[in-house]
Amino acid sequence: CTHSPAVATQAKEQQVQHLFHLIAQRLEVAPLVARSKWNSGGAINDPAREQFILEEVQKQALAIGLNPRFAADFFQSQFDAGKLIQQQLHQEWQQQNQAPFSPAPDLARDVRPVLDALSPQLLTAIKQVEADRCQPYMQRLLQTEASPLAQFNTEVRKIAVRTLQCP
Ligand SMILES: C=C(O[C@@H]1C=C(C(=O)O)C=C[C@H]1O)C(=O)O
Repeated sequence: CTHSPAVATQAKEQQVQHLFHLIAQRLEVAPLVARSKWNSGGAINDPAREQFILEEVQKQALAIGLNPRFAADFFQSQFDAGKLIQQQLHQEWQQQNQAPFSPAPDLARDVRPVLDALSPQLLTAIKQVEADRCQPYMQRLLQTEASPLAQFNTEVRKIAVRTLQCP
C-alpha cells in the first residue's frame, strides 16, 4: 500500500541502494579503462568523450523529466571519480615499472560500451532520488546505504557522491 509510510521508506531505501550499486558498477570499470590506456599510452582525461556523454545525458534527462543540469553535474562527478581511480593506478604502475597488460581490454570496443549501457540506468536512478534529495530522511539514506562504495578510497567516494549532497 503506497499510503504506508513504512513501505514508502522501504521503497526509497531500495532506490538509494540501487543508485549506489550502479555508481559502484560504473567505478568498477575505471581499472579496465586504466589498463587499456596504460597499454595504448592514451591520456586519462578525454574532454571530447566527456562532452559527448554530457550532451547525451542532458538530452535523455529532458526526455524523462529530470533536471539536465543535475544530470550533467552528477555525471561529471562520476567522470572525476573514475579519473582519480585511473590516475592512482597509473601512478602505482609507473612506480612498479608495470609492463603492458596482456590481455588488455580495447577501450572503444570492450570498455566504453559497458559505461554507455549504465548511463540510462543511472539517469533513472538519480531521477528517483532527485526530488527528495535534501530531505533529512534521504540524506540519512545516502549515508547508510553507501556500502557498495566501500571498495573505493575516501577521496574517490567523496567525489562520486558530491552532487547528491545538499547545502
Ligand atoms: C572512462 C574514460 O576516461 C575518462 C573518464 C570518462 C568517464 O568516466 O566516462 C570519460 C572520458 C575520460 O575523461 C574513457 O576515456 O572512456
